[in-house]
Amino acid sequence: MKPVALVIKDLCVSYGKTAALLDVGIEVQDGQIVSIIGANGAGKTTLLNSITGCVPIQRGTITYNGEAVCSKPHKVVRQGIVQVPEGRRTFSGLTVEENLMVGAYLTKSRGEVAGMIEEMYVLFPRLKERRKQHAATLSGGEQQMLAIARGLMSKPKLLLLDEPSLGLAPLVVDSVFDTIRSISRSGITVLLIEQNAIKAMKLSDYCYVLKNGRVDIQGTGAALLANDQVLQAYLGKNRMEAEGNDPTEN
Ligand SMILES: Nc1ncnc2c1ncn2[C@@H]1O[C@H](COP(=O)(O)OP(=O)(O)OP(=O)(O)O)[C@@H](O)[C@H]1O
Repeated sequence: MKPVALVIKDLCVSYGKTAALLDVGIEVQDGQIVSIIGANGAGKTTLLNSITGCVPIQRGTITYNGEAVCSKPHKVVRQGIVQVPEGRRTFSGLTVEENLMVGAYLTKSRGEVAGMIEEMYVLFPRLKERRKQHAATLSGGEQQMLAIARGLMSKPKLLLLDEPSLGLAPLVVDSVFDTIRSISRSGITVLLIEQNAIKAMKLSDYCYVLKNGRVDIQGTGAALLANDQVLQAYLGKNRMEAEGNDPTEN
């Protein structure tokens, strides 16, 4: 078993009187893809934001490779943790290449930055084709790719992805998931928030289902996919439908 890299214990986060996370415990092993799934308002984004210091935590601990995670977002990046927020955020007035350069702000050497950009173009060939275009002129899927690529330019060891497939067409969603698989194979650990629970279960080594701010159920992606009760309770689907063999579609 690989070492546990990220350990979250007894995490509680509130917004005023609204409790968003209650005694949440999460572990992510080095090299894994771990997904956080759950209904709207379950606390998924709050969880990612609390790891990167974007929301203050009331109680609990977050450690990465045995060290407390800094509560300041810019310091968290230096610990090797990078968050790609929801919403395909890019600098719309900058070109694709300029967006990538901004992501490389931790790297001083021009030659190294150029080499990293070339690596991104191998992973995201469509970005190479559009490298001189302003981000505003990209499609939704291309903007999502650019947001992820910009995050990778900070050389993360742990990449936090918040709903990378949100609002994308099904074929584009598949290519985003393929990209996440490639990122994982390159040795980067991935913590993913995803509304598309079935795809997340198929992709992930391990999944946590949040419900009303608590971890309600957890298990390997394969175990959750094989559990009809889980599929019915959380997705309103049986196993056949979840596997894409929905008899009602014929
Ligand atoms: N800035 C905020 N101020 C007040 N309440 C908030 C704030 N952000 C989130 N909440 C509340 O905290 C709870 C958890 O929200 P969060 O955004 O983490 O859920 P989520 O699972 O990511 O939802 P979604 O899938 O809809 O993005 C919800 O009840 C939400 O209304």
